[in-house]
Amino acid sequence: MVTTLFLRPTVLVPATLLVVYLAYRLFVKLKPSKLPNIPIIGAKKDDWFPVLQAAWRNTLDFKAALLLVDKEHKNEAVLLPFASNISNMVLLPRSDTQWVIDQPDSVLNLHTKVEDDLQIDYTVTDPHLIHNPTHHKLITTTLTNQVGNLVPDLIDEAEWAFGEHWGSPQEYTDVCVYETLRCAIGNVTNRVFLGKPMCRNKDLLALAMAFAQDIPVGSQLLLMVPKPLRPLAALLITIPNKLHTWRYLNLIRPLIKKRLAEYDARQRDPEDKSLSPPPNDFLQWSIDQARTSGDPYMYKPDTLGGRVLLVSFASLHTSSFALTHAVLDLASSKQEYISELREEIESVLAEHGGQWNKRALSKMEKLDSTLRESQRMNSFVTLGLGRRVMAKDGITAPSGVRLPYGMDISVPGYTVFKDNVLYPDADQFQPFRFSQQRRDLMERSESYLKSAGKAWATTSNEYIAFGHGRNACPGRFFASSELKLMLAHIVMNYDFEMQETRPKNLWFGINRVPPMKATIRVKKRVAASS
Ligand code: HEM
Repeated sequence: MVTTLFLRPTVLVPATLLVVYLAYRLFVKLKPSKLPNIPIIGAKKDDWFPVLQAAWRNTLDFKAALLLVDKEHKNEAVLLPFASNISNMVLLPRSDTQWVIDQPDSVLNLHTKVEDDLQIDYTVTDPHLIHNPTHHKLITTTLTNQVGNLVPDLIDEAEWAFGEHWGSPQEYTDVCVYETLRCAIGNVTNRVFLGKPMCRNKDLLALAMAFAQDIPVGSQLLLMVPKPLRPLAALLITIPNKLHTWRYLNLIRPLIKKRLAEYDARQRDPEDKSLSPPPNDFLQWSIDQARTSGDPYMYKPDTLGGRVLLVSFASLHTSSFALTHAVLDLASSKQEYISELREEIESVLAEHGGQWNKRALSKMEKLDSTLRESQRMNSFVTLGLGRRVMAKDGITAPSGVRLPYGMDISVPGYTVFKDNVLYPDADQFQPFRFSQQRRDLMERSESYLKSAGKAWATTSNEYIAFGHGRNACPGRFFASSELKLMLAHIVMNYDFEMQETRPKNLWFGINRVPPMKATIRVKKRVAASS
């Protein structure tokens, strides 16, 4: 009976694959001699396969693994195996953080690791876009410099988006925080990426979000397949990626072709009054960049569209998570915090003639501090500064561990954010923790630069929610302005029914995400002034 059951193809095929996979992981991929001789987190004394069993335990409860490291191995490097990186992952002590960011790419490399972790060559339809990431330059230069000029568009879109997704309820009404905010983020972010009306196209937003999920899901599955079989497995596993990319490109191709034609017409005759001025958005900057490069690949509509899709991948989930966390934190904090935020927003706006602009935003330090504190409490960066060792002969970290070529390293994120010495009462959400520190610094006549070190977008060894060093998130200055404007809009236009407890975050392996089904009760604020 049991034998017959095992001979059924539906059982036999997955069972054989599992055995092959385990054998591969154990005998081919796990080369114990390669691993440094350091503690294996999650392994137990009598384990037959300590690394594999540790990976299993750590994946089931990654938070416990991180807390254990913090308690028992704070000052030493450890092996931290987990599902998608069983044999290759050294967690360095936090004292090595500065050393990590100081290393050149030829020694510790972020991109090699990310491209492998995300299996870019399979999960992104045109991997060349990643190997030649010209969009990074646009994010760090044009997008960041244009934030001030984009403020009116961001405000306008936030007003439209909340009208659409939260409406104007007169009585307290349930809203699913993540679901509604990810739609609003999709609208507001795409206003800057593709302009109006495309930013309100529901299909486009759904496809961009779906693609952003396809990459991590597809890569996790592919990483479980032995390398030689991946090209074959990818044909099946990445069908959703291809489908969503194809549909996304179909949707925006007409817009891109129109923009290219207008660009060329303007170049031919800059005086032509019949042409409208060029839009100020990411697509347009990409067209300028591509045409200036003179490289036909760069200005192919699908290259341009593919870049916007990739930037959406980097921005939509991260921003939706951050805003969801902030709203959940505020709604389960104290009414007086919300009142203080409103007072700050009203008084700064009054100083600026009632106009939202970049200077006004930068003066709203409590608003900025609320987002920084919320990310401290909830950042998805549980492990930070992931890099791959590229030094051919390996390298020794200051903590003493010898890291061979090809090894992956990280530094602690979660436990640093939760450190009571760095952040007193670290388990408490204190929205004005950082604005108070800024004020204290200014009162002690410290330089403005030092006080700005506590601004949300400023990274440090103790604050790596956006990474740190030269590879830190290039979109963080835009993200911080966008999310501040959106949070301000929420606070000024809606009342929350305060919640007793903050719904708990979820852990999926190493990933910490907001509770996506959590709801709060909101109603339209009477006499809102923004
Ligand atoms: C609150 C929102 C955001 C958070 C928390 C966030 C966080 C991060 C983190 C932790 C990294 C990895 C850095 C490292 O490993 O050292 C990263 C990379 C990146 N982020 Fe963001 N990000 C956010 C928004 C954005 C936005 C809005 C954009 C684009 C407009 C963006 C574009 C990127 C890109 C392109 C990278 C890859 C950089 C590289 O490969 O060198 N991010 N982000």
